Amino acid sequence: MGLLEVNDLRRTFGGIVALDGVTLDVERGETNVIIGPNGAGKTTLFNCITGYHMPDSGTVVFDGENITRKRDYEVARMGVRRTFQEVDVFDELTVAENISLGAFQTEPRELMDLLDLMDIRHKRGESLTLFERKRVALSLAADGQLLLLDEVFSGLNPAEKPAMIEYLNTLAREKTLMLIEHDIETAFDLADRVIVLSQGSVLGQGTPEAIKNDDRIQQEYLGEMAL
Ligand SMILES: Nc1ncnc2c1ncn2[C@@H]1O[C@H](COP(=O)(O)OP(=O)(O)OP(=O)(O)O)[C@@H](O)[C@H]1O
Repeated sequence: MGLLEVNDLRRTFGGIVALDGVTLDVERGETNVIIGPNGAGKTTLFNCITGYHMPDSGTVVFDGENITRKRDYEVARMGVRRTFQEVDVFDELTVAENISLGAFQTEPRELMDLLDLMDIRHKRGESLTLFERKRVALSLAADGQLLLLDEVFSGLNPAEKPAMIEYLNTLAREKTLMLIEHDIETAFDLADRVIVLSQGSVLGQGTPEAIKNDDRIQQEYLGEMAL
């Protein structure tokens, strides 16, 4: 059984169908990267897995337990953590305080070590660079087992991107990752499996090779990106 199993998930907003029967699975230890055009439903999928939105129908099973109707804080406590595009760090608290407040399964020091935060542990949230804020958010996510990471590279400069890839590789050795990534090359580099979402549906889930060689996905989505 996969660590995460999403079955026939549907979520509407008024007349808009954001998720239209999404079924996918994530194996323990894998990195899955979600790609898809704007409005495909990527963030809504994260929201429905993590209890920020309730789906209209369908199920989400994490580690054998049905979490579909659980609230965000319950899902987080069970070990499903996420980061947001808009990085969430308390400005008035130091790095160490932010981490002590948010971590309840792992020693804060261990989380800070993972993301090289010990040297800046006394810096307050308000004076952190974006890259540092992202590392604080990632270290808090690393307190869980399944990490849902939304556009971790956005806003980083070219020198910071390889460092972020290193951090993700470190996390991937111990955790199960799901990433939303707009840059297709980066997505294919990082992924054990790629999930292609389009108009609320899964066009395919498979290894980067399998996705690149899928004629339907080529035609409907990847074609114009000239892979
Ligand atoms: N809270 C909301 N209220 C109304 N419509 C919403 C809401 N959240 C998402 N939607 C709609 O659901 C659809 C899917 O949106 P979603 O943000 O999940 O897509 P996405 O793939 O994450 O897009 P992007 O790549 O632009 O972030 C879109 O049509 C969006 O306008």
